[in-house]
Amino acid sequence: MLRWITAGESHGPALAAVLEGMPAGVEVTTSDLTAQLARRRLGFGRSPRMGFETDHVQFLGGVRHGRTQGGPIAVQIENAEWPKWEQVMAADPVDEAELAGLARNEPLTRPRPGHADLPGMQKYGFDEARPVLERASARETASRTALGTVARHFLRQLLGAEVLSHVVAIGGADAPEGPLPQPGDLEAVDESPVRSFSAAGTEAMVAEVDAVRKAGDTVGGVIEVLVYGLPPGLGSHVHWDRRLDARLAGALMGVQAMKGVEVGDGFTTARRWGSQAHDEIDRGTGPVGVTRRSNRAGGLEGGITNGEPLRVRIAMKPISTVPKALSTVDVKTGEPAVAIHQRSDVCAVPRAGVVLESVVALVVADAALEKFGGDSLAETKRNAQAYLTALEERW
Ligand SMILES: Cc1cc2nc3c(=O)[nH]c(=O)nc-3n(C[C@H](O)[C@H](O)[C@H](O)COP(=O)(O)O)c2cc1C
Ligand SMILES: C=C(O[C@@H]1CC(C(=O)O)=C[C@@H](OP(=O)(O)O)[C@H]1O)C(=O)O
Repeated sequence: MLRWITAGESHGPALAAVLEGMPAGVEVTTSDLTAQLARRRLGFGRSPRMGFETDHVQFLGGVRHGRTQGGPIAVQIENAEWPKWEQVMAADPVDEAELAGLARNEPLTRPRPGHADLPGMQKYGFDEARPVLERASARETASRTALGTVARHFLRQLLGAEVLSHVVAIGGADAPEGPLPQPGDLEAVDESPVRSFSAAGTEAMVAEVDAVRKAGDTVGGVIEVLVYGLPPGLGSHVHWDRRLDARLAGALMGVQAMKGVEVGDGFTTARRWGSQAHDEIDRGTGPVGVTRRSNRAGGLEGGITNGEPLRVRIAMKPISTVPKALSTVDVKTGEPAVAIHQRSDVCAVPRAGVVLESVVALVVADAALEKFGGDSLAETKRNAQAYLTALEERW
């Protein structure tokens, strides 16, 4: 079983994260993590912080000489601005008079609609939003991106599987229907300022973000994550919490601002007749002797991978820190007010794609380990190979 846990505040000294259950022998380096963290910082509409944040990442345990050791993998990602925030975020009691002089320590009493500010203050008994927003912030997604990189490498080395994503809509701008990006196309996707595989889509989405920014507004969108190279048999139909679709949806909805998950054609399937909704099976030359005429199911039937590419779409809501003032109530005075505004993304859809890829990699790696077991990559690989050979012989 793979488990992952993260800790740290957006403006604290560093983020920390632990991945437990990864077999020994997976090749992964600090620069692999750095590369994925750099992808996560890109994208048209990103916040000013993404321009100077360096995401200096370090393994604190679990990896030696470029290989996992079988123990928990611990990572730390430093906050580039820590000296500026040290007083505000100090773990130990500070001199109140000194702190009062720091502009950033003004109590944040005007909660933002759509952010965790108000329900977080109500639930945890805070008079201001700082302690809530520090942890609710999607800064945390850097941790999951780092851990997901280890999972991504595991899947590649175990099965030759590749995880990628592309943006299919930002606000009202959609990429026209077209061929899906293949593993070799990821660089081309990353070169698009909005991480869209479609040139027409890129143009429309860039114009949308521009218009939104000029209007002092924010915008969300839809991201598609794809995994190529998975065998049939990951996940299970036998129990709700073993279905891979359910596990993916839960983990993806666990990313800040994600409000919907579709597997395969998702909501469109609900409007089709059955004869147009499923993927008919033919005798063929695929890895297990069958092929599909389509992949409307997104590679999952009964919560089990069926050997077709895994395909999930995720809806991200517009950023809640809207520059154009949104109405709220000042919880200190009880009077109507305008919500807090501090530097923020206008559109984080392109960079969220990298986070979602990482989350999918973690969930699928967990399902692969459940299926094949093993304490070393070599053992897991032997087990996977024996299963695939048996499948080929049977089919
Ligand atoms: C990559 C990424 C970047 C984000 N950047 C911001 C941001 O700059 N400002 C903001 O208000 N929300 C941002 N969010 C969304 C908030 O973190 C999120 O809306 C908030 O934690 C409340 O959670 P909920 O939207 O899931 O209800 C971002 C989300 C992601 C995934
Ligand atoms: C820091 C990141 O994203 C942040 C997510 C975020 C939010 O409210 O979710 C608010 C902003 O934080 P800050 O006020 O520090 O600029 C974003 O920059 C990051 O992705 O690394």
